[in-house]
Amino acid sequence: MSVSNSVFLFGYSGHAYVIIESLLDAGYQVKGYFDFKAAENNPYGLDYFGYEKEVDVKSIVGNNLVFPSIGDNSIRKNLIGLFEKLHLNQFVAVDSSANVSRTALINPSTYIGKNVIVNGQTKIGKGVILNSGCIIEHECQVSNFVHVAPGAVLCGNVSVGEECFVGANSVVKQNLMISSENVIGAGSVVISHILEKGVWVGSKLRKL
Ligand SMILES: CC(=O)SCCNC(=O)CCNC(=O)[C@H](O)C(C)(C)COP(=O)(O)OP(=O)(O)OC[C@H]1O[C@@H](n2cnc3c(N)ncnc32)[C@H](O)[C@@H]1OP(=O)(O)O
Repeated sequence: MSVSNSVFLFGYSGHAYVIIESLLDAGYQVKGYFDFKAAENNPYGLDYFGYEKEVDVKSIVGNNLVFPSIGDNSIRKNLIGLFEKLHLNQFVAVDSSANVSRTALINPSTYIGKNVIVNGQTKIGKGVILNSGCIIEHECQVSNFVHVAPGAVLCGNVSVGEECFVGANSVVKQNLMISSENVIGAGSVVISHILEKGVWVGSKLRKL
């Protein structure tokens, strides 16, 4: 059976625009989108297929590809639960400008954006966003449903727990662990483990 290169997106706002550009550049066809309502702004002229909770997604999508184009970690997690339940065809979307190690392990429904670097022996979970220009250094482990925002740097052997948000241009020093569901503010510098759940900001990290 030949593999489709046609993609149905779930979510159609800012984050989707970024993904659509990557998909088109890589030769995919974007069939349209599901969302809770039709988008007022439709810059890519996509067809609307309804709200995934109200329509028969499986019969619309068939054997084509699906991708979660939502920045919010918990919504993305729920979408991937739906994909798994319906046995839909998931894939890894990688922008053609990204530089990904041949030894990196990357799970489905993860997006790797423009100018991202993913170095050797990294493990990237499912439903992860590695946003524009972030750097995931050697041996990092990025768990499911994490969002690493534009320009953030995970130095070597950093471990980031499920559903964390690592803010734009933040830096995490090597060999550190961040437990699940933490939020690191934009421009923060993480220099010690974060094992307590919270929102963390600053170059001398403090909990808000
Ligand atoms: C493609 C994309 O756009 S992907 C998205 C990329 N976006 C980002 O990375 C932004 C990440 N978000 C942030 O940095 C946010 O400011 C958060 C989540 C850390 C905090 O947001 P909020 O809870 O709304 O905090 P709020 O704006 O009310 O600020 C609370 C306090 O924290 C401080 N603060 C907030 N963010 C930061 C930060 N990144 N660094 C340092 N201090 C900060 C504020 O100055 C304020 O300080 P004060 O209490 O002394 O006045």
